Amino acid sequence: MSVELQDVKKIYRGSKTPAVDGITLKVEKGEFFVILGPSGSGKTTLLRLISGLERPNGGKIKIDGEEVSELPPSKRNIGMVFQNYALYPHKTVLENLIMPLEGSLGKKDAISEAEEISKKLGIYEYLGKYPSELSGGQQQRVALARAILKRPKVFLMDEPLSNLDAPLRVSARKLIKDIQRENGITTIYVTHDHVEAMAIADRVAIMNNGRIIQVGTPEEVYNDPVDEFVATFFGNPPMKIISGRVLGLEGKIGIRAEDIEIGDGELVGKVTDVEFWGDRYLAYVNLNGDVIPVFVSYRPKVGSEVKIKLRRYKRFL
Ligand SMILES: Nc1ncnc2c1ncn2[C@@H]1O[C@H](COP(=O)(O)OP(=O)(O)OP(=O)(O)O)[C@@H](O)[C@H]1O
Repeated sequence: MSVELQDVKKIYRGSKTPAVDGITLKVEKGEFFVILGPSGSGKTTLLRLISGLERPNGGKIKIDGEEVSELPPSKRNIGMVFQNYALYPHKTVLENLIMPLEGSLGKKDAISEAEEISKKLGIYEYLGKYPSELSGGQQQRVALARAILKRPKVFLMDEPLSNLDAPLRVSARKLIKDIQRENGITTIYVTHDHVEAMAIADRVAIMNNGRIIQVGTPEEVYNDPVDEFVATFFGNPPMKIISGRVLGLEGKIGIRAEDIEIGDGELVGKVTDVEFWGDRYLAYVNLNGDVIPVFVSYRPKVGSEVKIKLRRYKRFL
């Protein structure tokens, strides 16, 4: 199912500034769409509006072409995983998982599906426990399993992996993506983690102050950010913005760490620090007072002078 927003607005009562400020957007059927933005940019509010947990002050929300703005959450065929897990506290993990399935599948099949997904998410051993006996990350995985088992037409996920540590985060996001792809579930996924966004998105929207600043594939947003905000928010490390004067240009230029070559070139800088990144090093080079991150294949000496060539840069006026 597609999800469409037309000039959607939300101003919370007592607030002067809108949390969501006139958003127009179409998420296509089967698409994995990521919303990325800093804290307070309106990401959660946007998801709550789509789910029906909040009512917009203006605009239209359509699911599969039909306006749903007046429909309650239960009528929207949406599966949600939010930061707070909303599990039933007096039911075991297994009972929490099979509840949405029992009606359609019967108990035996519901249990076997719940067991299968629990194994994939590493929560099989907790099936007999109560939510209060689990850690935050374990509860989060139960909530995720429950949402997956419901097989919704649309998935809304708000930082569903925020409580997981790094290796589990990577495997859980792969599982989400696999299930999403296999079942063609339209997914809108909120995160403030740009690495996660780049890894899983078909398209990504960058939000700030209740507005969408740019929408595109991860490659488009990475290679061609529309402004300095997007340039410095997306990428690892973020694009470095410096005065164009170093190249004799007006305005500012943005440089990515992989677009600089050390060892040759007209510009001279001084290495101020070096980080080991596993497959390469990230050197910080002071160029006329600006410290620029540069990827290099060897560990340059801190304090040494290096020649620099800019292979590519983005101009901002
Ligand atoms: N229930 C509420 N009542 C009043 N203001 C709210 C409410 N919920 C959110 N806000 C405000 O709306 C704005 C957007 O908040 P929202 O939670 O949507 O942002 P976010 O991008 O999801 O942030 P985070 O990444 O920190 O979760 C913020 O300024 C926030 O303070």
